[in-house]
Amino acid sequence: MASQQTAPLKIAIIGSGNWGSAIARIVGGNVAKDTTGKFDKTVRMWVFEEQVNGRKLTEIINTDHENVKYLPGMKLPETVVAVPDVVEAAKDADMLLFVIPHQFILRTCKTLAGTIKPTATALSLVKGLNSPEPGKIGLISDVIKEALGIECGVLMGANVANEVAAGEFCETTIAFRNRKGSAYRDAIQTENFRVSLINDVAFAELSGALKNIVAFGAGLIDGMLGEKGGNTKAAVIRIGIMEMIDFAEKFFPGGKRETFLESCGIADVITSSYGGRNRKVAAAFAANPDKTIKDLEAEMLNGQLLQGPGTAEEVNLFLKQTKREGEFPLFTAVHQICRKEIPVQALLDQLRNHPVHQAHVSL
Ligand SMILES: NC(=O)c1ccc[n+]([C@@H]2O[C@H](COP(=O)([O-])OP(=O)(O)OC[C@H]3O[C@@H](n4cnc5c(N)ncnc54)[C@H](O)[C@@H]3O)[C@@H](O)[C@H]2O)c1
Ligand SMILES: O=P(O)(O)OC[C@H](O)CO
Repeated sequence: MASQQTAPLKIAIIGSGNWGSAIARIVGGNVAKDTTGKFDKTVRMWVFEEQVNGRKLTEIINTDHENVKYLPGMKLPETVVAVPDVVEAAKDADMLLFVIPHQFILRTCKTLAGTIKPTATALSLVKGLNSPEPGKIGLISDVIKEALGIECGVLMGANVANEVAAGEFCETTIAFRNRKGSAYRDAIQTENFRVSLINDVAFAELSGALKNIVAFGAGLIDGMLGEKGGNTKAAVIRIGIMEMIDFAEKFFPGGKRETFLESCGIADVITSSYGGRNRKVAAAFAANPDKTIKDLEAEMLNGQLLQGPGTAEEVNLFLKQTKREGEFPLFTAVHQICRKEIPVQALLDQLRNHPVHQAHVSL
């Protein structure tokens, strides 16, 4: 019997910032090269419309094939079509890749609710958490799943967008609860962007979200100590990973500790703590205590948005409400420093007195 012909899968990318554009470059290139007929040859990308040099950003992308604001200097394949209306961008898609800053996810999902294909699935590339009310904390993939009534996996990894877009070798992690993840791997993997497929969605996503707090802490050390701070920064990274694991195991039980050994775990903490935007702005914040993070973000990132301070605040709200702040001194200190409630140097006190140093048996 002849095998059943299935229609090519349509892909939509919901977001077009630095990472959204880098991933569009990869996915657009893969569908252009696909000779199996698995994927439709057009990838629709939702662009939050704005004027750049007197022109609409969608028009620039569709004419010049470059997102000149968020990924300048990198061409996008002609398979990628910018669409200013999110409902229009998503309506026919079988595979939806969400890649917007986490603060916009709820309202975007509300707009999309009831408008997408019921058989569609989603992949969240969003690094952040959902904080619906004080005392509650949840996964962005669950927000998408519940708002749209579809399955949602995650892609998290050591993936600084500019390096990925430049084609430098890296790894990433896709976590999906069922085999649907393999279609996403086929759409995303290239010889220099290697995908590992796992099924631990919660811990993969928590890694991606919480590492932004740790990377911000690492940047504070850079700003305070500069080149003398290598060992101190390593301590922030190690203690930060311990808090990430502790947070995941206490509040999202059921995941696997080894997920933190995937690209989404330790590797992402490392690359973000050396080459990420959270690190960069945190270093400037520590060196310029008169400025606010919002000022520095605007001055240094040209419209790109930090996820670390917001995630630190959401996590802190949850920990405070549940009276667990003291169990996460690094997360708590980063939040208090962002809010200017304590000086940057107080981070060092938290490291000195951290419970991980008391946990060892005395000899
Ligand atoms: N940039 C990276 O290196 C990188 C890598 C991996 C994961 N991520 C994650 O991907 C997600 C998206 O980050 P990014 O780097 O693509 O974005 P970005 O910070 O580069 O850009 C900000 C984006 O937000 C859009 N925007 C502004 N106001 C908006 C609104 N009201 N509604 C919807 N969109 C609005 C802008 O148009 C722009 O596309 C984040 O969770 C981030 O942590 C980023
Ligand atoms: O630039 P950051 O700090 O938002 O981090 C970027 C990516 O998450 C790195 O994997």
